[in-house]
Amino acid sequence: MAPFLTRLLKALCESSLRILLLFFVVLFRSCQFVCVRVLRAERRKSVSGETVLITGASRGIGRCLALEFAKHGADTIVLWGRNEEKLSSVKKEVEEIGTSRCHFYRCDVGDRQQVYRTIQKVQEDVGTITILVNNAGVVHGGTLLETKDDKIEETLRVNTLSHFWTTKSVLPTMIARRRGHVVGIASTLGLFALPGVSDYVTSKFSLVGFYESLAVELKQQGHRDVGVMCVCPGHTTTDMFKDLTTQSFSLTPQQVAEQTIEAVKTNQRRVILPRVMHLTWILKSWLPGSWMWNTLYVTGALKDMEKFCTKR
Ligand SMILES: NC(=O)C1=CN([C@@H]2O[C@H](COP(=O)(O)OP(=O)(O)OC[C@H]3O[C@@H](n4cnc5c(N)ncnc54)[C@H](OP(=O)(O)O)[C@@H]3O)[C@@H](O)[C@H]2O)C=CC1
Ligand SMILES: CC1=C(/C=C/C(C)=C/C=C/C(C)=C/C=O)C(C)(C)CCC1
Repeated sequence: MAPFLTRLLKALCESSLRILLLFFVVLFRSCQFVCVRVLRAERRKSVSGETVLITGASRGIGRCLALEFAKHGADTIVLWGRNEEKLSSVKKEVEEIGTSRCHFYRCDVGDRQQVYRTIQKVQEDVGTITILVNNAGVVHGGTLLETKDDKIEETLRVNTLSHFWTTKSVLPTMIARRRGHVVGIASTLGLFALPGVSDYVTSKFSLVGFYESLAVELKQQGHRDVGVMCVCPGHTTTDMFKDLTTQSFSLTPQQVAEQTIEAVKTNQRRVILPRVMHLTWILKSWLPGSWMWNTLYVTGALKDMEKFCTKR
């Protein structure tokens, strides 16, 4: 009995110590958040006069980003996508908002040569890109064994590799002109996994790594004038995850667009939306591994994903 009591007492002490530490970490992070907000508010950047290229701008988050950049006075907005009819309709919407010029180009971002060719054309027609928003993405849905090899490759080409090609194309000019911003739309599924979308999750975890690498690389080389930002939104009500019936904590594409532009203006590095999703860091790194699973189970997220996959 005595060894059992000693073990129990030890476990309780360890847990209390962890909870106390957690409390201080949360307190410290909150103070840091407030200070950074106040300091950054003084150094707000404007997007007026910028030339913005948005991939995947024919609908969803990309479309809202285009409209939002127009509202904030961007000089030129370049839309990329594959559906020209939809791109043309977004162009009209952008032009109705304000004074921004708008151009659209058909480009499959999963095709490296097409990306390089189209960027060149944009630079000839429009000029230098000063803000690049890598947003285009696809999801298929299915377990690893169910997902066809070419679908896995497509997901990685569109969701991840395209960011390498577009960024490599615009970065040299941004560095030379000491002005620019590269924004990547990743996902909260770049921070934790849900079942049934392993290729998508892999593509988004890779993006989180890509933007972190890019940021430290530019900092080390002294290119502090080029901003790098990775946005990790949770479930958003667009076509992409429309079969995912999760209602709680869902975002609208409008909210994602607004907060992305606010984050560009305040030069943030990583944006996790909604803010409650920061909890996943705690769930993953501070608490036993099963807590994340239990949260997803209790909130119904696992069941929702199962339904999402069966509808595909
Ligand atoms: N919806 C969600 O819950 C969340 C989405 N995200 C991410 O946000 C981004 C935008 O998603 P969302 O707006 O929801 O999705 P949508 O499905 O509504 O839009 C996807 C966009 O990507 C474009 N696209 C897809 N494949 C290609 C391709 N091969 N080449 C060029 N463009 C392509 C589509 O254009 P077209 O059809 O004209 O080619 C479309 O404009 C994605 O990266 C997604 O992973 C992140 C978190 C949550
Ligand atoms: C983890 C977690 C939740 C579920 C999140 C889900 C279901 C996210 C889906 C994200 C998607 C679909 C991203 C696409 O790119 C809850 C229930 C909010 C509670 C807090 C912790």
